[in-house]
Amino acid sequence: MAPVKRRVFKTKNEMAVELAKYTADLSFKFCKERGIFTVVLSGGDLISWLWKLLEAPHIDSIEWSKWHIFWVDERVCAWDNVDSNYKLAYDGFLSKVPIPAENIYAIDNGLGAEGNAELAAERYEECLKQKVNQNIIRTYKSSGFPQFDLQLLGMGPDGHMASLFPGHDQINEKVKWVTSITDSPKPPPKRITFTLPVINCASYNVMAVCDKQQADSVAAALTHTKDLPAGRLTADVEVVWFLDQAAASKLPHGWCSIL
Ligand SMILES: O=C1O[C@H](COP(=O)(O)O)[C@@H](O)[C@H](O)[C@H]1O
Repeated sequence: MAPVKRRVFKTKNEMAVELAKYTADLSFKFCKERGIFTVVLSGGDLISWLWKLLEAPHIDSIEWSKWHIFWVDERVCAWDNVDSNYKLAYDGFLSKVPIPAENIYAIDNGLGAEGNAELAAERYEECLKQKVNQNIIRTYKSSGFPQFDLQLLGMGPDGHMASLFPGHDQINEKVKWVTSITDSPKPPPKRITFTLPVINCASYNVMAVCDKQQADSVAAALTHTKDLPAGRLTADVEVVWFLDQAAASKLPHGWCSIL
């Protein structure tokens, strides 16, 4: 089982600085080893914490042309909809770095606009399979699940990660790579999401969480006092929780020292 590490920072800015370093180091490692770096983004606050990658030294040293971008979950809507995780990432990050457009794998825009969640999930799974066949995505040992190099995840105050929500059946999916939900408790209701086996096959998983309103769920997920989707996060190599002081404030004493 991969170690679950916790890093706690005084402020979000300090967290963003270290998150950028962590990402840049892994980019260097995978670009050197395989000439490709597969990165999975989430929506929510995460994108706003990637700003440090847009500055020196990272903006100039990262081999952006080798990055391939996927989404751990997406809202079923068109790309230009305010709810779209693609739009969020594009406006806040992707439009500011020279990743080739053909290396960015968003949900099918037409199916998103139509609101066809089931088909959008199937199509996204087909897209992942195609990238496996093209040797862009690796597969995990003998299981055949896709293995991404780095996933950058977030958690909602209810303990959801990606679009896997507490008490919803999607968390139990064992076969599909991508599934759909049409009654998400957090709007919008229609979404697609990687399944737990796919999320947990990633080499490196980062869970970045800030603010006091997340503190109870951070503590419950990490101490396993409640069965929350985020509490089931693991990885092949390591999981690192990047937390600000407020989000870590309900963890048991001695669990985290502030960096
Ligand atoms: O709806 C979503 O929520 C989670 C958590 O978002 P946050 O705003 O609490 O950081 C996010 O990771 C996911 O991608 C998104 O679709």
